[in-house]
Amino acid sequence: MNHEVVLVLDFGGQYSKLIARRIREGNVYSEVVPYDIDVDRVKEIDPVGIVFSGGPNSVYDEGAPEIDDEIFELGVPILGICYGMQLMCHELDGVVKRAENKEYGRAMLEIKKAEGILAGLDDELECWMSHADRVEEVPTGFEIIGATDNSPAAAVGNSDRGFYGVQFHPEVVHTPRGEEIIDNFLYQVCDCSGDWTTANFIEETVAEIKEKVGDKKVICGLSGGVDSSVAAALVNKAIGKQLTCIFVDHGLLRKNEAAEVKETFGQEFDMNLVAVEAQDRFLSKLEGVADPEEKRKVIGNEFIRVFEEEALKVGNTKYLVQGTIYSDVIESGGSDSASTIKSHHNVGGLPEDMEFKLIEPLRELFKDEVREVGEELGLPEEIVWRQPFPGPGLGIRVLREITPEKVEILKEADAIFREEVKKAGMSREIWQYFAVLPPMRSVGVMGDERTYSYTIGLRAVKSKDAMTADWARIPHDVLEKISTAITNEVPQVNRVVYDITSKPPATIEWE
Ligand SMILES: Nc1ncnc2c1ncn2[C@@H]1O[C@H](COP(=O)(O)OP(=O)(O)OP(=O)(O)O)[C@@H](O)[C@H]1O
Ligand SMILES: O=c1[nH]c(=O)c2[nH+]cn([C@@H]3O[C@H](COP(=O)(O)O)[C@@H](O)[C@H]3O)c2[nH]1
Ligand SMILES: NC(=O)CC[C@H](N)C(=O)O
Ligand SMILES: [Mg+2]
Repeated sequence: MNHEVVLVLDFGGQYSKLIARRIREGNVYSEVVPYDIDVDRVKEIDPVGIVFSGGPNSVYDEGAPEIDDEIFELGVPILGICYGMQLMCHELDGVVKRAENKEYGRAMLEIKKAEGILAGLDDELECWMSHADRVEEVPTGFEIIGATDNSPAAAVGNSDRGFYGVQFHPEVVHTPRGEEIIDNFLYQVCDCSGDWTTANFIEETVAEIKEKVGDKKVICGLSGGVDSSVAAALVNKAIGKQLTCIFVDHGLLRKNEAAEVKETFGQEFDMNLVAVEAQDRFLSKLEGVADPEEKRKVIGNEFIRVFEEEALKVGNTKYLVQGTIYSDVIESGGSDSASTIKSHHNVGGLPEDMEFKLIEPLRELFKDEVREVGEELGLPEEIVWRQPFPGPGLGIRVLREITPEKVEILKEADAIFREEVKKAGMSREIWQYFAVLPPMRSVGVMGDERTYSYTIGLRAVKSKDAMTADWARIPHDVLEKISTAITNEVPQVNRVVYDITSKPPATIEWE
């Protein structure tokens, strides 16, 4: 890559990827690397700027992450955020101490000097804090440019060297003007020209894929969802007919979905598409399996076995393209410091003996960035704005053990729910909505008779990137219509409930 790069050195912060993402939004390429990256490697990458992320440690803890002093001698501007700021000040002869008052959540920043990263900002600014330590004395050559009640040095800078630090988090949405601070770092301090756009991403990824693959053939797991469609379109742009897409009908798809995918990709797009009928093998492997993590692993495993068989038929291939995106990776415990929330079938659920080499061009991107790439590639709106559907499909929405009867009940109820949301004109504003079938029955009365039947759970959320989500406020009269339609049309259901939890504390899917 021969354009500007800003490196984010990760000290284990919750938001390290978000920092990189905000920088990319400012049209400069950014990537996250471990804080102990070799300085020679940094020199090779030749970044135009470096950001130190936040992190859980205190700089004076024994064994707290440190930084190679040479980083400060590269002549490259540095922005330290929270722990990153404390570390910079600590290593450059400043003083950091545990504060009497911790600061979590919103704070008001009083701007003392609107220069550098604070150029052009008002004299008071809402910002978001999450810290217990604070800078008590700034290093030689630094001055305080912003303060809050609990942090007299909440923003500091040394304009000669291009070193800045903020105690708050400009990368989160709760710091409303954080993007301007990051842009200031890029354009006022690092003097960037801003040469990173989605168009560039496409061009580079296409070139990389071409080089990697050469004249080999490649297969791609295509679900018809946003991510794999965008991944397939990228690879298709790079190597055309060397690509064969494999669509697996595992019997856990939504009503009519298989037919729709075959039509869109087999006919409208001129791609090699193989549709594999694998309903029986998936269902028989899942018989008697109730634990959600185990179900995910069984499904992930079976996907790969199907891909392997298809790869043999295609011949001369060792690459598998998947539409894995960043939220799949992080939830599957994909970075050293992150814990496993659930094993996404395409990441943590993969078999250990898999021989494919993976091509995952979207692995660093968030959902809304993927959609942007999709639009830029000219994919149709119905695909780009399709709601996400998890690879294990209804397999993780029939809670606990899966039976063909339960899958059918859920398919019908889910189709009714989706239909009604569409009729109410809410399908675009709700990010994802679906039905789940809990492993329980309850008593009802229908036509003067006692029933003992299933409950359907409705889930609808608003989100941007699947990392956090809020439950959607569907109007009561719409919910009423949905409930009536489901209990009237699906005889095995006598009760409908609506999920009113956000993520966190819940996740979007129930398993
Ligand atoms: N039915 C399927 N057939 C083939 N591959 C699949 C299938 N379902 C999922 N995959 C593979 O697993 C990956 C992850 O699935 P996931 O559902 O997260 O992504 P997606 O379907 O591409 O997009 P979306 O999240 O919008 O549904 C896909 O990108 C694809 O490579
Ligand atoms: O490809 C996938 N394989 C999986 O195993 C998987 N599990 C959840 N999801 C989808 O990811 C987003 C976040 O879901 P959760 O809040 O339930 O973790 C939501 O959009 C989910 O639908 C999956 N996608
Ligand atoms: N969010 C952070 O980076 C926290 C840094 C440090 N542990 C503190 O509490 O001040
Ligand atoms: Mg999907």
